Amino acid sequence: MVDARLEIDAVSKRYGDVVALQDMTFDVRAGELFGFVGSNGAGKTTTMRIVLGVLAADSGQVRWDSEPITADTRRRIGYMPEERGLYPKMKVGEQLTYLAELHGMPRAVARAAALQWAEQLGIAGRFGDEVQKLSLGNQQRVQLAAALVHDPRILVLDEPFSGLDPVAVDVMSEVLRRKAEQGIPVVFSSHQLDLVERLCDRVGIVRSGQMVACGPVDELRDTGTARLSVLAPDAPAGWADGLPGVTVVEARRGRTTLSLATGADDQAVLAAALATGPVHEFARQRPSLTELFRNVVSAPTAEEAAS
Ligand SMILES: Nc1ncnc2c1ncn2[C@@H]1O[C@H](COP(=O)(O)OP(=O)(O)OP(=O)(O)O)[C@@H](O)[C@H]1O
Repeated sequence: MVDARLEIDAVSKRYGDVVALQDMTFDVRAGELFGFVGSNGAGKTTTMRIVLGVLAADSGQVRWDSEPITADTRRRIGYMPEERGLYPKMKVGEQLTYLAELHGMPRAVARAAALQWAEQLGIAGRFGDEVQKLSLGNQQRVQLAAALVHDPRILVLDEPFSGLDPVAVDVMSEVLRRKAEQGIPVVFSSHQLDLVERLCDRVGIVRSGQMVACGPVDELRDTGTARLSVLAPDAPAGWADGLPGVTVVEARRGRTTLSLATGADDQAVLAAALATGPVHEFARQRPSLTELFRNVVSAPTAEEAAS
């Protein structure tokens, strides 16, 4: 079993005047699924291209198994590029076999691997068809098979789930989960945050070329602003006004949603609610990854806050 981390350490990259990455730092541990999320243009694709070596960093380092990544280790990465890179006129089976051979597999082994992945991804029936004759979702399955066919030690996937139907999402999720269980670091970018929340061991949220939040989804959700939902049917309007650190977000039909500043006393809220009559529900709600993401990407940057 492989046990090696992929480390992205203080990687910076500019395109002319545009700062695409500024000290981007995170690691993807062996055996984990890491979700890489951020707004359009935040720097995800640039980071992945640098990991793969198709783009050079201005500074910083990418390491695998504690060693700077080399051309040789890069050959062991399974990569799914955002701009998809299949030959449209080549047949699915020929294409997958060819890609596996490029990575050094003998032809018979390459063909067996191509067939095995086509079967696992539900495209074996299209093995003899030209890629361009497949639907976009099925082309995407071929693209994933292309990333996997040479038995990679690291998986780096740029938006592998975009445009897939729910069944294909399940197939792809299962494959990625199984790869992670084999001890492979798996990192993928996605804008489908509910999927990332469900699937990933850890997530990293990127903003303007920097990692601004990183950790297990559950831990990140605990760091967000806490909310309370209180169902107190007899409570008059304004019952929670003036409670220290408490802001009313919404009040409708006896249910009040409150946001609590760090350190605010939820038991004081409960006491205030009980003072109005019966309390049928009193629940702490944690933000979803989507809410967390919105907060993180719309919060002022350290520089903006200081000015
Ligand atoms: N070849 C390029 N030349 C100039 N600027 C570029 C180039 N590629 C990317 N950029 C810029 O670098 C920044 C990061 O882009 P990148 O594609 O890495 O973001 P992303 O997070 O992958 O975005 P998306 O979610 O839209 O795919 C953006 O400001 C983008 O405009």
